[in-house]
Order: sequence, then C-alpha cells, then structure tokens
Amino acid sequence: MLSVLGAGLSLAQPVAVNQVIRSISTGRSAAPVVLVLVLLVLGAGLVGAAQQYLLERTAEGVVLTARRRLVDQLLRLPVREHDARRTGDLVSRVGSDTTVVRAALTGGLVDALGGALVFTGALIGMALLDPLLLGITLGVVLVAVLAVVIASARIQVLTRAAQEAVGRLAAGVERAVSAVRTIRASGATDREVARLETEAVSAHDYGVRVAGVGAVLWPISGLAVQGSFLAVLGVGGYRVASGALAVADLVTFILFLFMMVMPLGQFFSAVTTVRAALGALGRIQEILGLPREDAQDRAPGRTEGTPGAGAATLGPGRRGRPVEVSFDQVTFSYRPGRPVLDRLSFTVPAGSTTAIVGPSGGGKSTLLALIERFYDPDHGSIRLDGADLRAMSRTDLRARIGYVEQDAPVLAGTVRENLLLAAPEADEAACQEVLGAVNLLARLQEHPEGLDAPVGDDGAGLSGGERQRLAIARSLLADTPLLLLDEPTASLDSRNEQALHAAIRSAAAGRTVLIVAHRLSTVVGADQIVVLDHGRLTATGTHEELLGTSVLYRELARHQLLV
Ligand SMILES: Nc1ncnc2c1ncn2[C@@H]1O[C@H](COP(=O)(O)OP(=O)(O)OP(=O)(O)O)[C@@H](O)[C@H]1O
Repeated sequence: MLSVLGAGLSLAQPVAVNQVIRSISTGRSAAPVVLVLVLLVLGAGLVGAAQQYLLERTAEGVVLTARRRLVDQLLRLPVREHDARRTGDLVSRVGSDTTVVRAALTGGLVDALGGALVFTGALIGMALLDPLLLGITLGVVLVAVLAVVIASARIQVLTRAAQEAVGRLAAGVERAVSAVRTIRASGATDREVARLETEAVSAHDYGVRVAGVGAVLWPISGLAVQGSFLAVLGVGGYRVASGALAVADLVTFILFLFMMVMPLGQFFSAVTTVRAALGALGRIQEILGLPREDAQDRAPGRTEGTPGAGAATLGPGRRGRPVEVSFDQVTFSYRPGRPVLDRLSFTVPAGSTTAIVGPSGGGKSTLLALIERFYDPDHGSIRLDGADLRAMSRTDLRARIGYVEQDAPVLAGTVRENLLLAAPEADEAACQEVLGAVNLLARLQEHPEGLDAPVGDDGAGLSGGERQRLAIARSLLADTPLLLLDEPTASLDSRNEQALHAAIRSAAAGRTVLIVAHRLSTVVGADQIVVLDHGRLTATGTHEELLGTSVLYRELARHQLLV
C-alpha cells in the first residue's frame, strides 16, 4: 500500500510542475500549485521512509523464519546426514546464506513493486504527452533490459559458487579451531592457515567475478539513461521548435523520464541481488528439503510410534524395571558391501551387565549406535523386551536409554546445564546425589560457583576422566532402565580409573547395562562378555569361561584389556 501511495505521490509531481509552468506562462498565481508540489515531495519522502522501515522489518522477519527453520532442521537431520556433511558449512547456511537472502528482500524484491508502479505510471504519462518521444526512449531502454537479464543468470551461478566457498571456509575454520592444540603441537599452523586462505581466496575470486558481471551491468544501464535523455532532448527540442510540443509538456516528459529511470536503476540492481539471493536460497532449500530423522516416526498410519503405545511408555525419571535387549541376525554397513556388523545375535538379559570387547574397529561403538537408532540395521532386528526398535518412535526409545559416548562430549555452558540435558526438571538434591555417585561432588564443590561453574567448548576445564564421569552422572539423572556406555580408550590414571568404575558400578545397579569395555576391571565385573571381531560375534561367556574357550579373548585380556 505504501508502494502504491508513494508511486502516486511521485507521479503527481511532474503533473504539478506542468501546472506551475502553465500558471506562470499564463500570468496566474502559481503559489497554490507550488504548495501542492511541496506537499507531494514531503509526502513522498515520508512514505519512502515508512516503506523502508517496513521493508527492513519484514526482511528481518523472513530471515528469522529461515533461521528458525534451518536450526530446527539441522538438529533433526539423520545422523548419517551429519556424518556426510561438514559442520562449518551447515553453520554458514544459517549465518551467511540467510544474510544474502535478506539483501534481496530489502534491496530487490519489494522495492520492485513500487518501482514497477512508478515505471508504468511514468510510461502512461509519457504516452499521453508524446508517443513518438516515448517510442524512442523505449527502444534504448529495451536493449539495456535484455542485456541485464541475460547477464544476471551468470550472477546466480557465481553467487552460489561463492557461498559454497564461504561454506567450505567456515567448515575449514571449524576443523582447525576445534583441533587447535593438535595443530599447534604438530607445527602445522602455517599450513592450516594457508589451507584456509585458499578457501578465502576462492570465495574472494567468485565475489570478484560477480563484481565483474555487475560492472558490465552498470554502464549498460548508465548508457540507456544517457541515451534516452539525449534522444529525448534532441528530438523533443526539435519538436518544441517546430511547435509540435509545448515547453511545459517537454519539461513534464523529462520529469517522467527521470521517474522511469530511477526504478530502472532499481530494477537492474534488484535483478543482481535477487539472482544472488536465489543462489543462497538454493543452499538453504537444499537443507530444508532433506528428510528428517523423525520423518518415519511421524508418517501417518504408523501408530506404534505414538507416545504411550506398545512397550515405549516410560519417560526419563521413571525408570521402571530393567529391559532385555536382543540382537537377531543383525547386519549393518555404513557403505554398501562393507558390513561393519555381520549377522550378529546375542541377548542382554534384563538387569545384567554385558561387556563388549574386541579389536579396535570391530564395530563395538556401532552396535551402541544401532540401539540408539542413529542408524537402522540393513538386515535382522534389535529388540527391546521383544519389541522391534523400528516399531517405536525414536523419542520414546531414547527416553528409555542413557548413552555415554566414548569421548563423552560435555557441552559449553555450566556443569548444571550439562547434567540437566536429559532431565531438565531435576532438582538440586538429585543433581548432588548423582554427582556424589560418580565421585565428582567434592571436586565441583571446590569451585566457588559449584554446579554453576562454567565449562568451555568440548568440556574444557575438566579432565578426560571427569568428563566421562559427568556424562555418566547425566545419564544417571535421566534414570533410564537401559544404559549404554562406551568406555574411554585413553588410559586413565589409577585413581581416575577407580572413580570411573565406582561410577559404572553405581550406574549398573537395577539397570540393564551394555558397555564397550577396554579395561580388564570392567570386564571381570560383567555378567556376560561378548567378543566381537570384524563385526562377527566370536564368543560369549564370563571372564573365566572365555579365558578357557576363546583364543582371541585370551589375547585381548593379555594385551589390550590391561592398558
Ligand atoms: N560414521 C561412520 N561412517 C563410516 N564408517 C564408520 C563410521 N563410524 C565407524 N565407521 C567404521 O566402522 C567400523 C567400526 O567402527 P566402530 O567405531 O564401531 O569400532 P569400535 O569397535 O568401536 O572401535 P574402537 O574400539 O577403536 O572404538 C570402523 O571400520 C570404522 O572405520
């Protein structure tokens, strides 16, 4: 509406000027029309300001929506998708690409409406004044428009490439910053900087190429403007001299020409920014178009996944009785034709602790990932109390599982935030209890801020063993009937190891526990041990049984488990 109003106020100005000239030439008082003219100019200015504000506000709103949807989508993509993509690139789509889209909304799209109105109005005014002059003007302008439209397609391609390079740069920065200690210690800082510079230069080069195409567009529009002015002045002057056109009409025509030229300039720049935005929008849409992990859970007709259905009725904090986990002929591969788990069958009885041991890369962590349904088996099935995992919604399933990863990620924030991740409602007493159970309470109480002590990215400020124990405390707080533990491979000092084992023992009480074990002390305490070699189950039994029956286990016990 403001665009229409603004266009009207602008288009009325040449008409008012025409009246002023005619009043003066006929000796009448021009004051009232001059007043109207001043009001028109002021009004157009005010409307323009309001329009600009609304435009920016709307653009911010659109960016907000895009960012919300992107963030929501990114945190719900299947784990496989995250495996295949680079974190920094995903992050740059939320930051950088949305900003490029914003530019089109303020500088391009919506301006185009007001511009088109003024353009059309001016065109009509010019047609009424002198169709011949208009024909000459349009001839010049059309050539320029065609050139711009053709060149702008190239801008879209180049901007997309530039944004891809920005994505690679962000991914590279993320990679380097997250491993900054290793890079420093390896003396690789210069090489990493050079590597990142290559990506920055690549983004720069595409940017320069966009500028190159843009640079061709500006002279074209400039030439169109100059050409049409010269033509109108020449031919118009001749027509005034020959009496075919009044001076007032020529002046009005030229004012209309001004009005037509402005939106034309806007159009040329809008084409550039809109094309650039389409390139960035493509990158946003690519992510928004990916299927989410919960897509199947929500598919109509799958009633098993609805909360409260089947076996999946428990939430965090309502542990209930321990569950039984069984693997039945489970085969899984990350890449086709290269199975990581091969026809695996075993059962973890309810309430027992089962340790999984085996050579590195044998598929132990993968096995836990399948129970969490980060991936689904290619063949066979995994069951919880007899119910196939695929028949439960992932949300319900995960509410019943505590999961401590091998490198036990601790999120930047406070100790309390980390604890409350899976059980946001837990109170102070419950937090202190679980921290006590993993022997962390005394250590944390040394800090003046206690549970609100800050921890850095990746748990900076905590030792490896403390991170693991904090992760175990987190899963204890969630109080789930099933616990999956991936024991750290890094050697801990004996005090830390003891503390970790005390934590595991306390976690195992009244729960079913499946633990990837790297330490003999863990294995000896387990009710059952599963030996995994290259994705195949080679033996099951207790420590004593396996020492007698499994050659591989004896080897592992002698070497690997005694780290
Ligand atoms: N996300 C992934 N994408 C592709 N391959 C993977 C992925 N994760 C693991 N692998 C491969 O699957 C195999 C099993 O890995 P997994 O982490 O399950 O072994 P592991 O027995 O836990 O090893 P470790 O004892 O060293 O932790 C390895 O060959 C590994 O390279």
